[in-house]
Amino acid sequence: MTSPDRTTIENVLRHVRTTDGTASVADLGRLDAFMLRDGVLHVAIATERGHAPALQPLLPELERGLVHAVPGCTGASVILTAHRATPSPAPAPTAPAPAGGGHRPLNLGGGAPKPATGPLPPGVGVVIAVASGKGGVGKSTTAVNLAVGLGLEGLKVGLMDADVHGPSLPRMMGMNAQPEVRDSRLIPPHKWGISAMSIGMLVDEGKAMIWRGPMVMGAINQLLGDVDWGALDVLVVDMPPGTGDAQLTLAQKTALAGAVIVSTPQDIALLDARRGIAMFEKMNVPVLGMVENMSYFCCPNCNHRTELFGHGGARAEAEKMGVPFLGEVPLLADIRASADAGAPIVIAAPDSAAGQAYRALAHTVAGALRRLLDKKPKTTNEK
Ligand SMILES: Nc1ncnc2c1ncn2[C@@H]1O[C@H](COP(=O)(O)OP(=O)(O)OP(=O)(O)O)[C@@H](O)[C@H]1O
Repeated sequence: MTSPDRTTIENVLRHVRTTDGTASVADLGRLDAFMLRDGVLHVAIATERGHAPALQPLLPELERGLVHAVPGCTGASVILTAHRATPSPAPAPTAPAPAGGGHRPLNLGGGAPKPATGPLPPGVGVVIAVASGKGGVGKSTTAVNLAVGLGLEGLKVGLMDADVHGPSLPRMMGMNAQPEVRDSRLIPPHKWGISAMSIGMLVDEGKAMIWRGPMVMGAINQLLGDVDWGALDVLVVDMPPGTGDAQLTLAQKTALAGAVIVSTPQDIALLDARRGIAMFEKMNVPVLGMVENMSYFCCPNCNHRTELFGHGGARAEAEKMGVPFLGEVPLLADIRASADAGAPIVIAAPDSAAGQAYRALAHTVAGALRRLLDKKPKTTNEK
């Protein structure tokens, strides 16, 4: 991998100008981060929110200019990371003083949660994270089905895909449309009863996978600051897998009211899940509980249950760590097929074993959220 020359890139930024010629990209923004991998130059440009509408139409010309000017570059992908000048402070959920040490599961039996840090996006009641210590355990699948399931429970739900390295939300939700821009803010598209936003709606799913730290954080900042979520009861954040810097920063920057940890039953995944729980505990984010995904295989022909990975590990681990166990989801080809087809299983087959497992999860979490939001259950989805 060659490192492109910063000056060359900045020169291109100076040469591409608005149609009236009054300003160049360099006048309106600043080169934030870049990397060249497999011939594709990924560039993040930091700008003020007010300049984003003028910059956005210049990106195709800028990308062509970069391909032309940067040696070894056969394609370019530029994103704008527009930051809000003054983050809007919002009241964090009220909570009692933490009692003693150990984990602080969100009080599923009632009572108030621990306060979360960081500002809440305007209009959003609470933010919860779906996280896993390790990739590939079904975190995104759980986040999508939980979010849509919470919508079916009558809550107003937003889903933010912060898994910027592998944004799978557009595929799993069957969303191809780019978000609308209104007053320099991104309006999240609506599907299956919820609003959803992913970096995968702004760039190709494959392109974001190789971003480095600053670009990842730029993208996450944009998702947090520049999306107009409107009035939501809950924003579900699909966290990037793991317990590294991106996860820590994200958890610190967002007023997280709780986290759902997804794990498979294998020892290795549980070890990582434990790390995930410890990370949230360190940041005083209450752990809502743990979900065991791919818990057992249920033969679609004879309904025979096979416990491929020694089912039950997550429940035992949750008990050991003093966090609630939120349920188990079977390993089923239909879950993958429905995700690939863009219709979450809670919608595609709500009464299947998998659909019921996710609906039960959503019901439990909705109960906890309602207590947080101090709301009575609604009889209909009011979206
Ligand atoms: N219970 C399940 N049964 C069958 N397939 C599943 C199940 N859960 C997830 N999958 C499939 O496993 C794959 C990985 O799932 P998913 O993308 O949700 O994992 P992830 O933990 O978010 O991964 P990453 O962190 O790498 O983004 C997907 O193809 C998904 O459809």
